[in-house]
Amino acid sequence: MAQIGLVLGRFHRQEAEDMLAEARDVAARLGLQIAAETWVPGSMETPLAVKRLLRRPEVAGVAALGIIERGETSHGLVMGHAVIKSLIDLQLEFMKPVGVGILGPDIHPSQIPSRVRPYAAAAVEAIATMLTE
Ligand SMILES: Nc1c(NC[C@H](O)[C@H](O)[C@H](O)CO)[nH]c(=O)[nH]c1=O
Ligand SMILES: CC(=O)[C@@H](O)COP(=O)(O)O
Repeated sequence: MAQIGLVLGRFHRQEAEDMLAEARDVAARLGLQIAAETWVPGSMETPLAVKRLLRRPEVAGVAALGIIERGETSHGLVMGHAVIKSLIDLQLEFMKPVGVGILGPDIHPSQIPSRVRPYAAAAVEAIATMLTE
């Protein structure tokens, strides 16, 4: 059974708890074992936590889960671009899949609830797909 890691942003704790529950369900359905669940303060810390997990030989892939909300400045947009680019770079560096279940950047609060579980599910499903193709 392949082992995966989850990295969760505490910046949106309640939604991230829902993402964690969905990720666990989907992983179980797809036959993936969760080797680690790592909480980080926010998306800015996600790439380092993902890299730490990818370095572990038994970890076949990692799902990054969180939300980058719409602020009053471009801070979130810059963070979103940088974080997602880092996650893609890590996939290529380690040749292991990183499922990106980060909502936003620039997401309005009204757009969040309907996306929480689908984004988490898609991140885990992407790992499973990339491990078999
Ligand atoms: N505003 C959001 C953040 N901000 C926190 C940063 O991610 C980081 O923890 C801080 O800058 C210290 O390094 N994080 C999110 O995940 N989502 C946001 O909307
Ligand atoms: C992305 C955010 O929600 C926050 O970190 C920054 O908000 P702001 O752009 O209002 O400073």
